[in-house]
Amino acid sequence: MFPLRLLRTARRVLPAKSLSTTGQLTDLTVDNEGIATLTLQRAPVNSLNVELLQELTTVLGQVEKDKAKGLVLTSASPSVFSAGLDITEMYNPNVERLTALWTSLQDLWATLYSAPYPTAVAINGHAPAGGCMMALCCEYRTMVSGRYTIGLNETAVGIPVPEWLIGTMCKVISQREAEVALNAGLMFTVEEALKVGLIDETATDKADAIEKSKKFIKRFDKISPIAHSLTKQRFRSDVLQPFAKNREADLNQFKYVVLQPEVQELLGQIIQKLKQKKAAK
Ligand SMILES: CC/C=C\C/C=C\C/C=C/C/C=C/C(=O)SCCNC(=O)CCNC(=O)[C@H](O)C(C)(C)COP(=O)(O)OP(=O)(O)OC[C@H]1O[C@@H](n2cnc3c(N)ncnc32)[C@H](O)[C@@H]1OP(=O)(O)O
Repeated sequence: MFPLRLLRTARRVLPAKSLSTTGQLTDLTVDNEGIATLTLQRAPVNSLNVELLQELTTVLGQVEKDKAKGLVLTSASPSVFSAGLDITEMYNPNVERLTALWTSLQDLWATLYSAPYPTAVAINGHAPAGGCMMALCCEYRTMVSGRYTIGLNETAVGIPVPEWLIGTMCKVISQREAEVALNAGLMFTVEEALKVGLIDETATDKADAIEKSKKFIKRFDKISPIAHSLTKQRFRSDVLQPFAKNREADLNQFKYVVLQPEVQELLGQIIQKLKQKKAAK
């Protein structure tokens, strides 16, 4: 049996105003064609803390409930799509909060990766780690050209990449390219990302990236929502199903790794480096 949420029977085209909401950390608008645009707006770099992760998952639920035609994800920052997990949440953490951080990240990944509606991302800046994760969950990736980077650099910040995230990456680029990049925490330039297929196309600016993302969503105008959502599910179920069984173990591993003294030391050094970089600007 398929989960009920995948049986998406119809798309509704509602006037823009009826679906739009502004949370504290995100903004959701819906255009006249029923395409939702969800903008991350946690200044300065959309780092993913518990509150942003939870708000994103809630808004995605709203997009599904309101039967939007599709979703475009983007950011309000001029140069960063998302800096990934908020590093300060992992440094000297309160264990309850660390648990909430990982559980909320798991929820966001599962909700976005299994979204029954078409999804596209307009990556308008840097997208390391959790930023890249959100982009990988979408069905189509457009990235603004410039001196930006994208990739899963978790090992560079001392944390192993979980299996479900490796699986998500391997659905997009070859296993060989993924293994080389993830083992060493390598980041891709926009040109490199295009070459390996990590992004589908480049854009001149954010508006162009959003337009290209919407063009992708419109490809589904004549496709049955059930046919789309079940086919998407079948492509992704080999990553989603083991994840659902192993959530608890995944959480325990994350907490174990992050609380290791050497990982704490590395996270402290990264925070220091980011501060020094800011001071040198
Ligand atoms: C089985 C499971 C076991 C273990 C699994 C564990 C984890 C696996 C995980 C996957 C999920 C995701 C993990 C992560 O996301 S880890 C986070 C990794 N992120 C980074 O390494 C990015 C670090 N930031 C940067 O490289 C740059 O900031 C960036 C290129 C994004 C932007 O550069 P820019 O020059 O525009 O800005 P900055 O001056 O550097 O920063 C401005 C401001 O923002 C603060 N900042 C930046 N990044 C973060 C962050 N990730 N968290 C918190 N804060 C961040 C920075 O300190 C500056 O702050 P301030 O000085 O106060 O203005």
